[in-house]
Amino acid sequence: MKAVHFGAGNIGRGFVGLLLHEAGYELVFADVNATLIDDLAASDHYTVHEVGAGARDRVVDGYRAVNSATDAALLAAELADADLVTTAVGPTVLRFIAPHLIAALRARPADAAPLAIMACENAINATDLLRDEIASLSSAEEWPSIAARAVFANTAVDRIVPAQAPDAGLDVTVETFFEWAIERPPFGAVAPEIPGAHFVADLAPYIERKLFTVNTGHAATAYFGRDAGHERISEALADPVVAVAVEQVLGETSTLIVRKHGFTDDEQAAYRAKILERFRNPELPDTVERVGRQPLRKLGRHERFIGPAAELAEHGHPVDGLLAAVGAALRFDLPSDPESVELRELLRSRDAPAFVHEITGIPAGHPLEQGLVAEVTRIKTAG
Ligand SMILES: NC(=O)c1ccc[n+]([C@@H]2O[C@H](COP(=O)([O-])OP(=O)(O)OC[C@H]3O[C@@H](n4cnc5c(N)ncnc54)[C@H](O)[C@@H]3O)[C@@H](O)[C@H]2O)c1
Ligand SMILES: O=P(O)(O)OC[C@@H](O)[C@@H](O)[C@H](O)[C@H](O)CO
Repeated sequence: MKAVHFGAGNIGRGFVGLLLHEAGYELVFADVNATLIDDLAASDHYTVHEVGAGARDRVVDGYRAVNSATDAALLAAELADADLVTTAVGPTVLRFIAPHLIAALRARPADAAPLAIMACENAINATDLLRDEIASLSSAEEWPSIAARAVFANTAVDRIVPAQAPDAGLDVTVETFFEWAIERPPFGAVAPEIPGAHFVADLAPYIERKLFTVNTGHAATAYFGRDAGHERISEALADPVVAVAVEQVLGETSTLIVRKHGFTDDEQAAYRAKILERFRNPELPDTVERVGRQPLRKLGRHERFIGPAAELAEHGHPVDGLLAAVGAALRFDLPSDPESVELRELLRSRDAPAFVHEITGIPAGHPLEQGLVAEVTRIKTAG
């Protein structure tokens, strides 16, 4: 079995690539970072260093590497006999992967086994987003024959992989914890064999619990933490003021997760405790800058703050903690992050309601609108 994985970055090398390698896949990394691809092509292995209780090193070897920006022919050849394609490039990059995949699917013989495609991104139904990008490159007449040559399965991936030290080379430092949930129904009777992953009948509870607990809590820690002058996630959570604010946020999203997906209060409390323990891991050099980067994406309608807050507000539940986290996100000022720079410009150039409608997707009259407008107004008034 052969897998082509797009995005040889932190989660690509430290999680998806590792699990595919351990599952026995012939592994090909595709990335647009020329230095990274040259280094991978020139090496015969890298090591994934786990940190925390029960940590061990794992070696990944026997892979190949393709520069997908400059070597379309080699990429097409690697995709031609692949069984599986995965991505870990960021949700906003999926549209750049789509042209490669439609070319591969057009070239794939109609009687070949379908190509399994799974986007491993922090977004609700990221594989559906990728499928829609591929479909947008096809006509309505052509699409059924293209779609028949692929199986699109959504996934939820969870492992904290921090930014790596400049001298780490290809090695990746990761936490010991990981979870990879994949929806089974698209595969019918024959799902890929990936022992580190688990296949589930309905992904919604897994992806919403993950995004609205792990990522909401993580982002809240990053934004409150940066506000309080902390550099690392573990330091931020050691600050009682930050910890209380994060607990309030997670209390609110837990109400939604329990109410909507049928987890018990005890199950959700245990899940929360576990993720806070993961964030506190002092051996994990994770920073508020990495976790907070791309604030505009994180303030999107179906993302980690607005997604749960909108649903809670629609049912009359309190969202004060989430609104405070949005306020902290609006103060995220990181000149090296283009989205943070754009955020500052949007705050300057839009009035508060226009900003809320455009960036969060919350329309006029929605029960969350006034709370968001108040947060934006507070930031604009403070200058
Ligand atoms: N790091 C984590 O803790 C973590 C955990 C779970 C999920 N994720 C998700 O995984 C995805 C990747 O995150 P990451 O931390 O590995 O980021 P990263 O920046 O380390 O890696 C992304 C990689 O994608 C590559 N890339 C960018 N554009 C590309 C393109 N057009 N074609 C091919 N490759 C391209 C980049 O060069 C980079 O190597 C994101 O969606 C993130 O939300 C990250
Ligand atoms: O990758 P992002 O930018 O969507 O979110 C930042 C972190 O919260 C995220 O990368 C977590 O480390 C990860 O989702 C843990 O599984």
